[in-house]
Amino acid sequence: MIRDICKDEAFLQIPSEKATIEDLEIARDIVDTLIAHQEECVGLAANMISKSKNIIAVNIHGTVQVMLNPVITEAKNEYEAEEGCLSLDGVRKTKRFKSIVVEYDDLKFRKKSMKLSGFSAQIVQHEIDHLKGILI
Ligand SMILES: CSCC[C@H](NC=O)C(=O)O
Repeated sequence: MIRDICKDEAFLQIPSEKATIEDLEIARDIVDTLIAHQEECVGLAANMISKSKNIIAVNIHGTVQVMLNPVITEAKNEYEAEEGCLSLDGVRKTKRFKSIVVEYDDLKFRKKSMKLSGFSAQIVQHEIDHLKGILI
């Protein structure tokens, strides 16, 4: 079960670092884990699988997207969401933004920017919070 792989590191803040070749192996682990648990999991942050790196993988409309060093640079239309977390029991209320722009490095270390809204934006906000040691 996915909850069994969520370690205590999910509660720790990860320092920001430049993306390196070793990040690619960690990204592979995160993607493999996400795909293996895709029935119960729509996103993972590196610290959830004990890797102290600023990396997330999110399932966006059925496609797994890896983001190295993701940063939200725009956020609009705050609302109260209800969401669950693999590291916690139950569902909780939390503030999210309906629409965001996230900047990140891709797997070829190219700077990317992606505009997201709705559930995809919610997942990215949730995973970036994990990297900051914030749980809903
Ligand atoms: C709505 S965001 C929920 C994200 C959660 N993954 C854990 O970080 C999951 O249920 O996959």
